[in-house]
Amino acid sequence: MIEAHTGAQVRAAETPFLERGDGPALMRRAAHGLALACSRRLRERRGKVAGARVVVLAGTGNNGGDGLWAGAELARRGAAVLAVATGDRLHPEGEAALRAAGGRVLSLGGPEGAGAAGRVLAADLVVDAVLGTGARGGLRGAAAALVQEVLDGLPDGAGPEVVACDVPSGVGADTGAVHGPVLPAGTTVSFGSAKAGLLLPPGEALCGRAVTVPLGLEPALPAPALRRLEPEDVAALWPRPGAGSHKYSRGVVGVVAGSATYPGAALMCTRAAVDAGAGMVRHLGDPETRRLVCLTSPEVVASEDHPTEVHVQAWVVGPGAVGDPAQESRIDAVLTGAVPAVVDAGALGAAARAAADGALGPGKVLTPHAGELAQVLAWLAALGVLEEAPEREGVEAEPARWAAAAAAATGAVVVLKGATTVVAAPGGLLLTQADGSPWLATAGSGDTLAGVMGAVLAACAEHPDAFAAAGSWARGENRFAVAAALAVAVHGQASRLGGLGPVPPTVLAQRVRDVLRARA
Ligand SMILES: NC(=O)C1=CN([C@@H]2O[C@H](COP(=O)(O)OP(=O)(O)OC[C@H]3O[C@@H](n4cnc5c(N)ncnc54)[C@H](O)[C@@H]3O)[C@@H](O)[C@H]2O)[C@@H](O)CC1
Ligand SMILES: Nc1ncnc2c1ncn2[C@@H]1O[C@H](COP(=O)(O)OP(=O)(O)O)[C@@H](O)[C@H]1O
Ligand SMILES: [K+]
Repeated sequence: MIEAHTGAQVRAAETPFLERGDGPALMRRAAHGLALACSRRLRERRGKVAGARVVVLAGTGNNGGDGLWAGAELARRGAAVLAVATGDRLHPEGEAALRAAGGRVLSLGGPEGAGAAGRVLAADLVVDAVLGTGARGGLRGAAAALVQEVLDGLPDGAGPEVVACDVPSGVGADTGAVHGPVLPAGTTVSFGSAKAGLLLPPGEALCGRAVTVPLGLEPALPAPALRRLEPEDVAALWPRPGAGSHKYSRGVVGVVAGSATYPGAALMCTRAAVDAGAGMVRHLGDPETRRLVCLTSPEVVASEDHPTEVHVQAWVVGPGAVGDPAQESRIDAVLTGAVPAVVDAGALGAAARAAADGALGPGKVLTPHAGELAQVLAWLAALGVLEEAPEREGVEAEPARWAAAAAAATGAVVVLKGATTVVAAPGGLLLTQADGSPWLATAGSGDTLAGVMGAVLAACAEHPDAFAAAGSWARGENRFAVAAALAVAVHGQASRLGGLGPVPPTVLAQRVRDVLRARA
C-alpha cells in the first residue's frame, strides 16, 4: 500500500525534530537521498556520475536547500554542477556547501540569466528544487519564463533527465493541481512520505517514477491523507471463497441494467460480475435484454422482478438503463433501499435527487466519469445541496476536491473514473488507483467495471470487517470504498495483462478472471 501525506502533516511530524535542532540533519538526509537518486539516473544514462553536466534549479526555501546540498554531493563525485537561483536568495548553508564542493551559481535575474534555458537543455540531469511543500501557487515571473522556454525547446522524447525534489515545482503537493508551467519529472524524490499530490491527477502525470526517502520521522506521521492499493494488497484483500462457502454466502449481485435501446450494457455488466467471481448474478430488465443476457451469460438468472421481490447482497444499477420506466422504477427502489449498490451512468441523476431528498440508502457507490460528476454536482447545486458546481474542466483540474465534495453531499462513496481514478468516501477516506491502460478509454469499459465492483460489493456487504487485514481504517462503512478501489485496481490490471493493446469489454472481463486466477 502506498500511503501519502499532505505537506502540513509532514511538517507537523517534523516539528519535534526541528525543536531539538535536528533540522539540518533532516535536510542532509533528504539531500543525500536525492543525490543517490540523481546518481542512479546518471549511471543509467551515461554510465557514470563524473563529468556529468547537472543543473540545479534552486528556489529560495528549504526545497532549494535540498537541491543545493544534493548538488554539492554530485559535485564531490565529479559532476559539473551549476545552480540556477530562481529567486532573490538561496538557502545560505546549501549555497555554501555547493560552492565549497566546486559547484557554481548563476542568478536568473543577473546578466547571465538569459543563457539559463540553454544550460538546462544541454544538461544531462536537472534537479527541480524551486518549490516544495511551502509553495503558494505555481511558478511565477522569471522562473515560470525559464521553465516555459525549456519546455518549448525540449526535443521530442529527449532532453535532460529531470529529478524533482519532493514534488515537481508547480504541482500542488497536497492536491495534485497544476499551476502554470511545470517541468515534467522522470523521477520525483519525496521526503518522509510521498506527498498526496504525487498520486492525484492531473499532477500525477508530471511526477514520473516516485521514490520516497525515509527521514526517521515516519512513526510520528498521522493517518495518511491518501492511499493506493498495490498488486500485493489486491491479492491479499480480494474476497475468496472458503471450504464452507456457498453461492449465497459469497454474495449475490443484482443487476438493473440495459433497456430495449441499450441492451449491450446489461450484457457487459453481467458478464463482468460473473467473471469477477460473484456467487450468483441476477438480472432484472425487459424481455429482449433478458433473453440476450441468458444467451451470452447462461450463468445469470434473469427475471422481470422488482428489486423488492429478490434477495441480493449488492446491486449494480444504471448501465444502459435509460428511457425505460420499469427500469427507472427498479432503480429508485434500489437507491432508497438498504442494500449496497454500485450506481452508474443512467442512475446517477436519480441518485442525486434521492440524496437531495435525504432518501439515498446506505452503502451506495456512485461511479461517474468527470463529465458525469460535473452533471451530478450541477444537480446537487440546483437542488440546494451544494453551493457551487464546476464545469467538467473544473472537475478535471481538482478531481479529489470534487469527488470528496460529492461524497460529503450525498453520503455515498464517489468513484471518479479516469486514467487515475479517485475514490472518495463520505467520512473523508481517499484512495486513488492508476493501474489501467489508456486502451480502457473505450465504450463499455465502465459497464465492465460496474459489474466487477458489484461482485466485490456483494462479497463484503454483510461483513464489516471484510478488509480489516488492511488496517482498522478499512473497517465498517469504509469497506465500500475499499471494495470500489479493489475493483478499479483489478479492472486496470486486467487491461494491461499480456501487454498493451485493445481491450474490448468482453476481452477485459476474461482478463479480470485471469488476473484473479493468477493473483487472488
Ligand atoms: N518537511 C520535512 O520533513 C523536510 C522538508 N524538506 C524540504 O523543505 C521543503 C519545504 O521548504 P519550505 O517550507 O522552505 O518551502 P519551499 O522551499 O517549498 O518554498 C518556500 C519559499 O518559496 C517562496 N515561494 C512560495 N511560493 C512561491 C511561488 N509561487 N513562486 C515563487 N516563490 C514562492 C517562499 O516565499 C519561500 O521563500 C520541502 O518541500 C522539502 O523539500 C527537507 O529539507 C527535509 C525535511
Ligand atoms: N486514459 C485512460 N487511461 C486509463 N483508464 C482509463 C482512461 N480513460 C478511461 N479509463 C477507464 O475506463 C473506464 C471508462 O468508463 P466510462 O467512462 O464509464 O465508459 P463507458 O460508459 O463507455 O463504459 C473507467 O474505468 C476509466 O477509469
Ligand atoms: K520541487
